[in-house]
Amino acid sequence: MSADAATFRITDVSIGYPGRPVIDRLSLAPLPLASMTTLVGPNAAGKSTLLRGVAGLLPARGDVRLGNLTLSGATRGAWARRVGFMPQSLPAGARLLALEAVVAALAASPPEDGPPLSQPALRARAMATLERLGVGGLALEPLDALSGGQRQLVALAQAIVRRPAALLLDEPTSALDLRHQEQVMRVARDLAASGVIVVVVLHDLALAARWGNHMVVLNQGKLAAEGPPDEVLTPALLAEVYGVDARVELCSAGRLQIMVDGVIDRAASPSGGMRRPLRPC
Ligand SMILES: Nc1ncnc2c1ncn2[C@@H]1O[C@H](COP(=O)(O)OP(=O)(O)OP(=O)(O)O)[C@@H](O)[C@H]1O
Repeated sequence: MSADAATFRITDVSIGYPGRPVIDRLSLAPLPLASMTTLVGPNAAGKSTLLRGVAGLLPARGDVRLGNLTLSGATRGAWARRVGFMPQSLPAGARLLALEAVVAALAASPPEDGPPLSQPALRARAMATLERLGVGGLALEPLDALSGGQRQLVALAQAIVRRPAALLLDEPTSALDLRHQEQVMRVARDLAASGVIVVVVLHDLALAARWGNHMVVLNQGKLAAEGPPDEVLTPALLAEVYGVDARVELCSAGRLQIMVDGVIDRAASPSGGMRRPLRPC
């Protein structure tokens, strides 16, 4: 497949709920093969709504396409095979064992060509995926008995076990300790390096700047900025979008550090806070 054939495109897309439009005619720059995009923005900006719409879980108007496949033209199964989605949380009350949950996700999306995988093959691939995420030891634990972070890792295993061409991760690190955050972001980056188009919702902007090579900032359902993280994350943007007075500094190993000095009183400062250039820490 050529790079162009695998590009993920979101053009003029609107998504919402009955009587509540959220994403309003959003168009993004094409997301290329082997890229890692971080999707950031304040609470209620519409990040999860965008991901769920693009994953085919909410009705979406406009054009969403992965290579030659379009969201509106593909069957639910064909789209789910190509576009993996990890929700913010697994539904509560699931009685399955962790391994069964990953097997079920894989079995629900059989290969397009060739026979369905045998039970042993399904279990072997599911087990290998759990092990890749460092949670092979949880395979025979009921989902109900897992911690929030452990459940998040199983949800990630469900999303990646199908080997999708594009992978949408909704706050995959929100319940994870530092070591597991690092592990998950490394897996996401390795998948991107192997050709997958990865989109990750994150609240931690320093983490987003560190791991993503492209950043999309949503605010109130609209695009506020997109581009390389060190160009996107400016004090002016943080003031406008997050309403905070913040410094953005370039630290060792080229990492961005964001220090919030206060909340902007928007009534007193309608143009939005201080304007400081990027500087070394
Ligand atoms: N099921 C729903 N029905 C109606 N409105 C919803 C529903 N889910 C979300 N919304 C609304 O859509 C808007 C965007 O929510 P969304 O969850 O997409 O934001 P988000 O950027 O992911 O936020 P957060 O960072 O807090 O997770 C919010 O105003 C929210 O109240």
